[in-house]
Formats: sequence, structure tokens, C-alpha cells
Amino acid sequence: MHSYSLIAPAKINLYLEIIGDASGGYHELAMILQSISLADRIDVLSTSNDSIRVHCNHPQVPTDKSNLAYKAAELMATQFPEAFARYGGLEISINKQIPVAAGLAGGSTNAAAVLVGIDLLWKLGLTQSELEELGATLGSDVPFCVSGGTAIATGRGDQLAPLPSLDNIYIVLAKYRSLEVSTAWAYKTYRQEFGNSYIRDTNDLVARANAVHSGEIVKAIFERNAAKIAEKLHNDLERVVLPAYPQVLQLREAFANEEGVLGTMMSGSGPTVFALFESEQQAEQVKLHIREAISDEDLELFVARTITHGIQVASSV
Ligand SMILES: C[C@](O)(CO)[C@H](O)COP(=O)(O)OP(=O)(O)OC[C@H]1O[C@@H](n2ccc(N)nc2=O)[C@H](O)[C@@H]1O
Ligand SMILES: Nc1ncnc2c1ncn2[C@@H]1O[C@H](COP(=O)(O)OP(=O)(O)OP(=O)(O)O)[C@@H](O)[C@H]1O
Repeated sequence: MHSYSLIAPAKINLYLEIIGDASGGYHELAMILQSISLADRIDVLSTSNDSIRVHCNHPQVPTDKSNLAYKAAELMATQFPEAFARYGGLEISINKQIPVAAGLAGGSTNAAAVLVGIDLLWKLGLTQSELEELGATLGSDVPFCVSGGTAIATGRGDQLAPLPSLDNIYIVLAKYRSLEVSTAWAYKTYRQEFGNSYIRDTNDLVARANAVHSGEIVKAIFERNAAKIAEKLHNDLERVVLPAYPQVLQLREAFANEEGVLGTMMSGSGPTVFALFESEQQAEQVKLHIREAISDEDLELFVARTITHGIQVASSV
């Protein structure tokens, strides 16, 4: 095989609680991550030269060494120099459907797809946990993007425990195209404003267990009860992003006033806001209403659904 075409799904955060400081300027988290059907397509191709090249159909995405997909390929070339020498260079094409800098792990899922694609292309036979470990060196969201589905993520977001998979909960996602929120800014501002309220002694296991409130949403996930899950959505980063970005707050309020919305929340560090629905029809209807209510061409709206997997192979040649 000389090329693999992969599907790289976005994620939403059903739950994000900041528990404390971790090392290296990161924060210790308790999260629930969920893969969704909104996805990019990544083609990974072996070439006869010895270089790595990235192409993307989206003008906002860099194609140089700063692209996370490039970094993933470079990491594999460094980790497996013999395979790199044997199989030659790599050409990576990104067909971007996931909005950029949106809090949906767009770059992270591209990197995860490149790790999976190169593993197959070079017949390395890496395990899922080996791929996740490599992914963690590229970014906190990358390990989840490899396996996907529904999972609890702790540590800096890279320690994963799978949850029962949630299929076919419908979602509307809303994002202003030109609005970007820096993830580093969101965490730094949270630390400055609320840092003294989280658990500092991270070795105190009882204090930590009491501090994490994710128990109820986890129970609702085990029951596969969409309405209960939607009631327990939570994201600590809303405390800094909503006051600083009135447009994100406006979207949160717009969804909250719509009929059929089970629950609404900002994803990750934003600025995407999502809402959950029992049916596709309700989701489509609310998408239409929001489009009418906020007649701004900068607003992007998508209907998606929860899915049970991360990176998947679409085809190989
Ligand atoms: C907001 C989320 O998307 C929620 O899933 C993630 O926590 C962020 O994941 P990511 O974009 O893959 O993050 P990284 O590329 O690892 O880190 C970007 C920046 O976010 C901050 N960061 C990230 C993760 C974490 N647990 N604590 C942090 O403080 C750090 O300042 C870091 O420099
Ligand atoms: N493959 C990629 N796809 C999208 N953006 C990329 C990629 N590689 C690098 N970037 C850069 O990373 C920045 C963040 O984009 P990305 O779409 O990954 O954010 P995000 O969805 O907020 O990620 P997360 O939810 O993991 O914090 C962009 O502004 C872009 O310049």
C-alpha cells in the first residue's frame, strides 16, 4: 500500500473541570471528551523523495513545519528513522471541514490521523496506547483523537479511560468564523482569576475526589440518557471566555432559548458553542432558527452527531 485516506473526527467537551496546576505550566483536568461526525479527511502518501510536504484546502491553515500534521510526520520520521529511509518521503493532504481554532481539536485530530496513517504505511504495528503516547508529545488532545468515542480524560487531558459509547445524540455547532480564542490565554486567565479556588495539594486524594463533580454526568452516560447528560454539561473555561467574548455568550443564550435544546455549552477553550438534541430534525430546525435570528454571514452553523470512534481508515491504495 502506498497511500491511506483517513477520517479524522472533531471532538466536543461534555465536561471540563480545572482541578489544579500540573507541571510545565499546564493544568490538571477532569474532562469528558466526545467524538463527533464533523470530520476532516487526511490522505497520507509515500513519495520517492525524502521530504515531508503538507497541503490543505483551507487558507487559514499553515502548511509549513508549524502544522500539527507536519509535526506528527516529523515525529514518526525521528522515532523510526529506518522505516523513513526505507519507505521514502511523505505527502499529506488535509481536506479541512472542521472549523479552525474552534475548540474542536481540529489540528489535534489531523496529527492523530497522520500517526495512524504512517503506522499503517510503514507497517510498524504500533498499539493504540503506543500511538497515544506519541500523540501526547504533540498536544494534550491528540491521544483522545486517536481512539475517540466517549472517554474520561485526566492529567493534562492525556490520561484516558473509555466510557460506554454514545451514539446518535444530535448536535448543532455554532462559531463566528473570524473569532478565535487562544487556549493558552483561557487557561492562564482562569489560573489568575480562580486559581486559589482549586485543589493545590494534588496528593490529597480525598480532597481531589470531592472536588471533581463529574460523577453525575458519568452516571448519565452509563444510562445513555441524553437529556440527563445535557443537564450536567459543564465547562470551567466558560467563566473566563463568556465575559471576555460577548459573541460566545450571545450564542449560548440563543441556544438556551430554543425549543428542543436538551443542553448547551462552549466546547474546550471556545469559541464554538454546541447544543444537544434527541433528533436530527430538531437539530436542523434550531439551526434554521438561529440562522434567521442572527443574520450574520460570519456565523458558521453545523449539524453533527456523536460517534463511537476516533481515526478511521476510509480507503487505501
Ligand atoms: C481546551 C482543550 O481543547 C480541552 O479538550 C484542551 O485542554 C487543550 O488541548 P490542546 O489544544 O491539545 O492543548 P496543548 O496544545 O497541549 O496546549 C496549549 C496550551 O493550553 C494550555 N493548557 C493545555 C492543557 C492543559 N491541561 N493545561 C493548560 O494550561 C497551556 O498553556 C498550553 O500551552
Ligand atoms: N492541521 C491543522 N489544522 C488546523 N489548524 C492547525 C493545524 N496545524 C496547525 N494549526 C494552527 O493551530 C491553530 C489552532 O487550530 P485548531 O483548529 O487545532 O484549534 P482548536 O480546535 O481550538 O484545538 P483544541 O481544541 O485542540 O485546542 C490554528 O490557528 C492554526 O494556525
